[in-house]
Amino acid sequence: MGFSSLFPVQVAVWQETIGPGAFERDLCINSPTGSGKTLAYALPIVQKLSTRSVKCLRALVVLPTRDLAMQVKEVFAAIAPAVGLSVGLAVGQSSIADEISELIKRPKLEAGICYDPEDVTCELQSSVDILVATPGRLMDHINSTKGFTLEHLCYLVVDETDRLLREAYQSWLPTVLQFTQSNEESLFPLANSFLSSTFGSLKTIRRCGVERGFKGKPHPRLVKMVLSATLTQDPSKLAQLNLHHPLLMTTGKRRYQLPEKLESYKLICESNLRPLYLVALLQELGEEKCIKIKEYSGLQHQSRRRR
Ligand SMILES: Nc1ncnc2c1ncn2[C@@H]1O[C@H](COP(=O)(O)OP(=O)(O)OP(=O)(O)O)[C@@H](O)[C@H]1O
Repeated sequence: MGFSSLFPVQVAVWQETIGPGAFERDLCINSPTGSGKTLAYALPIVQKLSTRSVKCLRALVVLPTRDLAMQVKEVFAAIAPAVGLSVGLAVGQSSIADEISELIKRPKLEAGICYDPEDVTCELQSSVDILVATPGRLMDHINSTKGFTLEHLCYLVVDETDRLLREAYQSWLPTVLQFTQSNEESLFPLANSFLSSTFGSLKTIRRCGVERGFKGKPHPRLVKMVLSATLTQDPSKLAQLNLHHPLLMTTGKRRYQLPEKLESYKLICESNLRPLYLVALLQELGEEKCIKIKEYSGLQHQSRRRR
């Protein structure tokens, strides 16, 4: 990527996630816009998954908009292939059929035999190790894509957490949490029906043979990283994420401090003239690689980026 050093949030998250005591707690990262949060979580995830031996969906990054998801995918795509990891995108940019063919590997069949999508005996595998998604398309895949499973997920990143928690987006969060919780039934249906008939509700079987290992511990858990430039500290909202001993990491002296190299423009205008002012501003900026526009309305805010 051509970066010569890491930004402070990237150093802080790396230290927390790599080495002794790594990922023992879920992380809540509150760091200003443009401070480099994407690479802060992408680096440790890619590092951790680099030793994986079987391809399956192990990291899921959820963002509220297609543009943001595409930018995050680019960051992963810049670093993941070097260690043999594949990154997928589920944002509704292409048709669901095209997306499915990108995300799910079709079985290799002998010449002359056709793949039957209705064949339940046919084992489907993920083509990607890391998926960057918006909630709507994620839900489409969870609900209807054959072979799409979250059962091997090790890392869940909720980027722009405030926005994602503010809007329900088809209840994506409870659904993801439900599908990533230890669900022995789906893995060992016969063993469990035998056990429940023998021992009633006693359930002590843990996952085995599934590569969701977490530091070699027998009871792997899903690690969560939640990020925002304005991370809510409202316990009732954060509770939805079901965080495990969350560690709050904040960078920047002030909550809304801008990074040194980021220039900030403020334009006050009539709301109906906003598009015109925006066009004028963009023209003035000419070749600038990226701008961010923040619209404030009461306590809510939105962040947009444009390349
Ligand atoms: N270590 C680094 N060295 C130089 N530039 C970097 C570094 N890390 C990230 N960047 C660049 O800084 C910019 C901001 O990074 P990024 O988009 O990850 O910030 P962010 O904190 O996620 O912002 P937002 O809150 O808007 O999502 C990007 O253009 C990225 O390429």
